[in-house]
Amino acid sequence: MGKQNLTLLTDFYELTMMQGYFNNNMNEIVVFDVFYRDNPCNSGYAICAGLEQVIEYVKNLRFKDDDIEYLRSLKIFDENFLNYLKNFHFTGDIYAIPEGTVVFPMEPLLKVVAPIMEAQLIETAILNIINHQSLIATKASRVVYAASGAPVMEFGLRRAQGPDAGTLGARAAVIGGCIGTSNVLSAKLYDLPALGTHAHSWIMSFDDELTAFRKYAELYPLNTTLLVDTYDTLRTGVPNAIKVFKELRDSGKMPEKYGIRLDSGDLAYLSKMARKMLDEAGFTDATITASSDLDEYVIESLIAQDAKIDSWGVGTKLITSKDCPSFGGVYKLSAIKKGDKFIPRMKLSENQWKITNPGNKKIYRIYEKDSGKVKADLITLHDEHFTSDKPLLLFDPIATWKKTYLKPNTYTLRELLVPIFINGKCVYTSPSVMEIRDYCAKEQDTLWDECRRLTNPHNVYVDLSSKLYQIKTDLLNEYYASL
Ligand SMILES: Nc1ncnc2c1ncn2[C@@H]1O[C@H](COP(=O)(O)OP(=O)(O)OP(=O)(O)O)[C@@H](O)[C@H]1O
Ligand SMILES: O=P(O)(O)OC[C@H]1O[C@H](OP(=O)(O)OP(=O)(O)O)[C@H](O)[C@@H]1O
Ligand SMILES: O=C(O)c1cccnc1
Repeated sequence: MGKQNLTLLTDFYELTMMQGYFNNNMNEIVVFDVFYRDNPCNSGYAICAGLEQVIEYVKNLRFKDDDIEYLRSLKIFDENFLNYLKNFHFTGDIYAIPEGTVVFPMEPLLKVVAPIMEAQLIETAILNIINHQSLIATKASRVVYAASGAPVMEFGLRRAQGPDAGTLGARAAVIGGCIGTSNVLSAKLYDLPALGTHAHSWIMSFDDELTAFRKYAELYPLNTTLLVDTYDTLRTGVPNAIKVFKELRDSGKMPEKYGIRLDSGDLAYLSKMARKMLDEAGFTDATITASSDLDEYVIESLIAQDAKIDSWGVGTKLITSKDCPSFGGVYKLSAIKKGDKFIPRMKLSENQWKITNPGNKKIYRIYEKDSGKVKADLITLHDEHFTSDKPLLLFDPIATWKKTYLKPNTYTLRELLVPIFINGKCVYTSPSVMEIRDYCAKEQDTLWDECRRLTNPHNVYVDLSSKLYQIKTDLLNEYYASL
């Protein structure tokens, strides 16, 4: 979090490899791609997030004296290498897809073009940051999608895997669409709305529920949300809340925003009964907030049950992405620069999905001109140039007989990777998190509903240009011919 120096936040093997490159005088420019193979949470897409923290990390890359001392104490690093580390800083290029963009498997979310020692060191921290925030942003986008327009508040800090996951997770959750967070540090650091109601302890600290409600309403006249399930939701909680709302109405002190929160029991049944009671007492604009181990599936089910819930508080299952706790982003070497040429490199696997895409690449997003919806993504070599006034033949890179032909001017193109660092200098300014949130909502609107549904979504194609496909095929053929 913040601007701390995270230079040693790396795996030991990155440093031992770095020393190996150093001792062998290997410091050619290489290309590494960050990409993932499967969308998390059964989703049809992911939301990329964490770039701002990657930028801070790279800007602050410096081995301090005590870092060097520590590395010396491990008795594995030579003095020459330690001396080199003293002046180490990032001198390369980084390209990335802006935070909040909808992304798909196999495409580079971030590309490092840098001397191999630098590119190797930063693998672990970049993956750590991008994997975590992209996971939570994706989860949040699903929860917010399920809520169908009703606001979702992020309530997970107490059950997050530590302070960083709680704080950066809240940032990512807001990027994914939450309206704000109960996490005050995250709200301060990233300028997010700090939101909340009150706990059962507030009610239990008074002799009776009614007094607790009255005191809370006195204290917070602008937004009075009363937690009604401490003792008995329908027999005492809702009736006592209504009593307090009547007192406020009779004294002309009706809060602008007011309502109740349900935190246990059958939320469909309780919300319908509570709505009826509030409406009958004339409080038709009282809001009903629900929390209680919610996720996108429970919210979808509650809406299908016609639950009368206006606002959602979601904690544990969002901040931990409980049903899918990892994102799976990887960092793979894809090219080595020799002279002014990038020589493609490829990792082989028995599993065709695990064979990497070689070369220095870029990505075009293809939109249908009429609908503005995403048609497919096309990964190309970095020096290929496509324009939408030409016909475009897309083919599935695994099942190559599956083809789509796009007529000229029926589609539009957008390059996804933008420059972030050039020659070690940051050339990108991150938008505010709330701006990224707005952008992310628009991004999700470029997907058909079929790609957004929570289960068995339709997958968007990520294709390769003919040239890139040919390079990949040639490398495979060369390798098998050499066996
Ligand atoms: N009508 C409903 N349909 C589907 N799921 C629901 C419905 N109402 C509540 N749930 C979910 O069912 C689960 C209820 O869990 P559980 O019975 O452990 O908790 P609870 O009712 O909150 O009780 P307590 O907190 O008092 O132990 C929660 O995940 C909640 O979100
Ligand atoms: O259910 P989640 O999605 O994780 O949402 C956050 C939960 O945290 C609070 O409970 P907790 O029991 O910690 O405290 P409380 O006494 O304030 O209810 C809150 O009441 C929610 O139930
Ligand atoms: O403000 C709330 O209602 C809240 C905050 C954190 C966790 N659960 C609820």
